[in-house]
Amino acid sequence: MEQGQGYLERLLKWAAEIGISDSTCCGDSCLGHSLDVSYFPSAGGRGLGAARDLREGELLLKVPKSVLMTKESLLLKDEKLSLSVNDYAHHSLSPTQILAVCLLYEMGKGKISWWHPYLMNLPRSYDILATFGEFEKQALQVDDAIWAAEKATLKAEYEWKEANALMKQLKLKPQLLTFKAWLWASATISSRTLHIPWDAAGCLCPVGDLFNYSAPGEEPSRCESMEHTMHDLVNEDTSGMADVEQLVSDSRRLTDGGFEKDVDAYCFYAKKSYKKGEQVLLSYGTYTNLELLEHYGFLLNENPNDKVYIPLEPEIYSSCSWPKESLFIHQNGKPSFALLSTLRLWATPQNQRRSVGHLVYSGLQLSIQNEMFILRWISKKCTTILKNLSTSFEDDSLLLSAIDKIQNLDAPLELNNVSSTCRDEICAFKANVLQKGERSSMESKERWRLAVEWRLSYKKILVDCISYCDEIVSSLFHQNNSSQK
Ligand SMILES: C[S@@+](CC[C@H](N)C(=O)[O-])C[C@H]1O[C@@H](n2cnc3c(N)ncnc32)[C@H](O)[C@@H]1O
Repeated sequence: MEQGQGYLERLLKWAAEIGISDSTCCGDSCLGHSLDVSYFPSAGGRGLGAARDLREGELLLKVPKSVLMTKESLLLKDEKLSLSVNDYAHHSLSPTQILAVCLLYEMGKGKISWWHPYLMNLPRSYDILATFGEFEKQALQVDDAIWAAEKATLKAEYEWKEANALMKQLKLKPQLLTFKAWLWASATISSRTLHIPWDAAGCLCPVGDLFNYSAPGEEPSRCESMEHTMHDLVNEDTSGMADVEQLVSDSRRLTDGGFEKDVDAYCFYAKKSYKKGEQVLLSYGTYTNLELLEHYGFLLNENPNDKVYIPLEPEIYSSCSWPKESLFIHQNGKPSFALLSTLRLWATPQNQRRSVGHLVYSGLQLSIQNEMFILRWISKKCTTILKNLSTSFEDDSLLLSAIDKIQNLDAPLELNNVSSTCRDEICAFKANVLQKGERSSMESKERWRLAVEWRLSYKKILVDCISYCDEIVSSLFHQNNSSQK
């Protein structure tokens, strides 16, 4: 921890020297005016907190283009790397593969790398799906998720093999040539790069990559909080007028971060107002929990963008023209607009579908009977999916608390309360990692935990959907009965 603190201090000192700043006025420290590095145990660990009260839309951090780590900036500083990478034989490698090779090459330089203070602060390991072993993949339970994990590992393996010739030409140290090292480099790129217009691989952004994530859609409406801030400022005194103008211009900004050509820097803005000490979050994009796991190695307890796809019969898909991706259940358990419309039409006799098409596409119910039929159908479908999984939602909740209590594998395991299937899973985990060292067994534990957490969030959506459908069916039933009396 102390060593980590030392690395962090070096990073911040170096960052100030190379022009990274969270302040528009000059100073010799990179952070402290708007942001501080802090630890947020329940939302991403190390991250950036507000060093003072921050206003929505305010500029928080500026990172000059010259210090962004990209293929271009790495090649500029190293002739050998530049010659090898520009060799036409490697042109089939993707921009991400090239950046991964460059990153490993830079790591191999150790202390003499210009980026050393930055590289020393990168995580030592990651939990993205591609790093999941067989045990952790199976713990996801749901076929689509297991398949996504298998595909991620296969893709990483394929890309590693393709990049091997270039890595050998660069004479990387043996430990940097391994698949493990490749996974580390690709996970660094996947979970930390930011979009830039001139390189599809994106850039690694010192200090800017310390922002943790919050899902878009979580912040209060921009207009609502703008109104409050404007009201506060105008009521302060007339010196607030300049701030008001600034605020109006800030409010036009739609993103919380991006490369700005006119200042030749990556700029980060507050996407909402923060109180001093609160964690300042960035929205990397709109992701489901499985996608967060795949690209970033974490997931959110309450992810407004999470969704569950339920398998539908071919004739259901063909009864409507909605794209397949739009037929899902929302994180709150409600079926999507397109799923409801599709089922309403499918449940209508074929010869009447044409006449009700306009009602269906406007999202209207067709009749109480039609609505009760499709909601019962969804509820039954969700129940069947849940029954076919080897553990229940309740089992997984208890298993998750049991996993949290595993400190080391020699201590007696907490097997009370958990179901016999989960007990078997705990024993299988122990058997699976017993061969590995203590460090990797704790890494496996974290990945296993993420897999269980993911399947739990998946099941919660189905459980909530069943309650939602059953509640509406019951109210429609009463409505129907009272209208017949
Ligand atoms: C760009 S980095 C953010 C800084 C990172 N916490 C660090 O210490 O370097 C992205 C990584 O932070 C973690 N992370 C970000 N937001 C998170 C959140 N809301 N919950 C859990 N982990 C999060 C994930 O490991 C993710 O891959």
